[in-house]
Amino acid sequence: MIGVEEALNILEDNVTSLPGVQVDVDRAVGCVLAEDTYATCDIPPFNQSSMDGYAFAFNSRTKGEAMEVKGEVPAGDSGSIRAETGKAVRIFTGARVPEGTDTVVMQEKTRQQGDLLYIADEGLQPGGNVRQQGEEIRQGELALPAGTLLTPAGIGFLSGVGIREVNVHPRPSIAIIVTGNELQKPGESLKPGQIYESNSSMLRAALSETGMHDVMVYTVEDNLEKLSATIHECLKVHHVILLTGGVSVGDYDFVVQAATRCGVTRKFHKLRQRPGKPLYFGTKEQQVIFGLPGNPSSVLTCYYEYVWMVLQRLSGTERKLTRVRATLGTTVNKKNTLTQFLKGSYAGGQVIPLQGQESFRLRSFATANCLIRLGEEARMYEEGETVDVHLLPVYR
Ligand SMILES: Nc1nc2c(c(=O)[nH]1)N[C@H]1C(S)=C(S)[C@@H](COP(=O)(O)OP(=O)(O)OC[C@H]3O[C@@H](n4cnc5c(N)ncnc54)[C@H](O)[C@@H]3O)O[C@H]1N2
Ligand code: MOO
Repeated sequence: MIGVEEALNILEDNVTSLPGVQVDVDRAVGCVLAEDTYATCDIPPFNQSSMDGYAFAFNSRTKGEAMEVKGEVPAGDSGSIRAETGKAVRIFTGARVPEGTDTVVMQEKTRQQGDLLYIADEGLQPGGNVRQQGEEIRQGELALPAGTLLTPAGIGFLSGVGIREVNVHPRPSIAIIVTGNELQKPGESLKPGQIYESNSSMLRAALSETGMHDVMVYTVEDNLEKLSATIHECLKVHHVILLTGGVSVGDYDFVVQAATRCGVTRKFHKLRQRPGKPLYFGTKEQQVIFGLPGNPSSVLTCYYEYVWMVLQRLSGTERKLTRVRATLGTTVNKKNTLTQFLKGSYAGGQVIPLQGQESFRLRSFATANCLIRLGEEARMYEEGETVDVHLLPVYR
């Protein structure tokens, strides 16, 4: 059995980002740029008014004297009129500032009488209220470098510089394979010995929370042939396979054997941790396979502590769960010599372990916002002691 840090290092050593693909910029939020992306035009593409008002040449104005207004440029107009010397042009926000003018006065700081304009704006400087062509970015200039996570602002920025398609690391295609003869679909009636299957809904929800929507769910009974066949098929189409259950030492636990049959190389199996001790991880070329120990709380803990980071790496980011140090709100008597992840409630620098930590339970997890990580050493963790806390990437 290996420790948690060693497992994390193995994951980092074995997972790299998926090669870039071209996608429509409208579908790229949350993706990471796989190549440097350059502006296709100057932004703004022309000298542009930032106010509704009047454009004029600053030096042609004599303070205190009225100017004649001649012509008008609304937004979208080619703005090709040329202002006559000493005259102002009516202009609107976003419009191209016409030739022969360099400054805009906002209309609230003027008074117009017929064709005559009186300006009362002491603070106005030459070039005032005019955005210069290329002030934001020049055509051909680097807009966003490879490795940038595309936020809504990033999408807007790239669209604004004329980009329709971007080269991004794709989000992986994921198979969830749930194993177990005891599993029944929620909504159907339970026969003796059956339980409701909850891992697939939970994993699908966790995946969609982090923008992973290319997900297929497969259900397989505890049968080596059938499980091998399903893994074999999944390896043809998915980058990632998440199996739940069947990874321990029981006579009906076939995950490790089936993965090996399918040519998957075992990288680790069993960690010094609770929950999720029998966690399995293997690879086949760039594909990754996790065998998540079937207990729902083990599944979700392993998902957040290991799978989440692997999905981020495949998608081109090095993101990990946010780690903070926090004061333990109650004493914990940790009796085993395994790293322990406790479902917790974190607020204002303090963390409280929730009631009901066993790995078959999800009730505490359902209201947790963090996992508390306690080291391998068996000892009392005292109230007031500082501990490591991993914040869950839940909706906030
Ligand atoms: N002799 C030993 N037995 C066990 C050990 C051990 O070291 N020696 N480890 C225990 C630990 S720790 C865990 S965790 C489990 C992991 O077992 P498996 O991965 O083989 O999972 P299963 O036995 O198939 O299921 C465990 C538990 O979870 C329930 N389950 C499974 N799939 C689902 C699902 N899709 N939805 C809801 N619940 C599910 C299943 O019914 C079992 O109750 O092994 C221990 N045993
Ligand atoms: O590791 Mo198991 O997850 O303790 O039940």
